[in-house]
Amino acid sequence: MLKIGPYEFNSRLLLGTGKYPDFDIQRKAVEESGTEVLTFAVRRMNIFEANQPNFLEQLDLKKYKLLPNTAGAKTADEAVRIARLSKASGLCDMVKVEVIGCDKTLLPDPVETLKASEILLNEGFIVLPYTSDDVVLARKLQELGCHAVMPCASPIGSGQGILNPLYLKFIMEQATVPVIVDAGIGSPADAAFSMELGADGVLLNTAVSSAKDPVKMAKAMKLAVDAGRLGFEAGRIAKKDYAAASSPAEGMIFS
Ligand SMILES: CC(=O)[C@@H](O)[C@H](O)COP(=O)(O)O
Repeated sequence: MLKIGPYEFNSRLLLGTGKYPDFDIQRKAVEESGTEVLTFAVRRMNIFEANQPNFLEQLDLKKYKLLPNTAGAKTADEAVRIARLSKASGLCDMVKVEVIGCDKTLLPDPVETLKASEILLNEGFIVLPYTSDDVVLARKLQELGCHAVMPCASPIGSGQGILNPLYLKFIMEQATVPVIVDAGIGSPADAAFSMELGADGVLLNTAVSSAKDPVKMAKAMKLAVDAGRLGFEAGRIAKKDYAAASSPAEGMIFS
């Protein structure tokens, strides 16, 4: 069970909602993924215009918790404004704080992320900040009271997978709140690896929405996240430099 603030989820896969070929494929992919949390960029949605096409209308919204995100914000003030707008529209009191500090890498601005998170926490939001894989920043965000931290595996939409497993492991080891690996996941192997490292969840978008077959990939990601979590709970064997026979020689009848 993944617990974020007051909310509990059976699925540990969180899904983005951008860049799908069409609404029908998106709906099927979302269903196959088994996700219970869908994130969307408030700035890219016409949340106050009922006559505009909206993917949310395609879904049975009782089945999903919506996680509005502040994509497009470059300052804490912008992120706070976007978060307030989404709360005012009655969508959800959770928010993924995303404050981009670099147009080319889309890496987050740590100072503005911290600032926005503090303001939103004081206003009673359930705050999930998107961060780099910085262990000190992750600790400061959790000390502020953030309900989860979401370090990136690699730049958004790059599909490069986990570039720094060691730093992600450091973040997970000291975490007192859920750690959700967010952004840069390229394949099911990346998702499984995140979970095997000890992540509490994975948030991804491009790997599914831009796959050749998004519906199949959504299912593959679900299986990968489940398998990775199971493997983490089961405890992997230690790596050794040298071979160790799988069938021990002691006690054999024939020599
Ligand atoms: C949808 C969303 O929130 C993205 O900003 C997120 O970080 C996913 O990134 P990928 O598209 O690389 O999975």
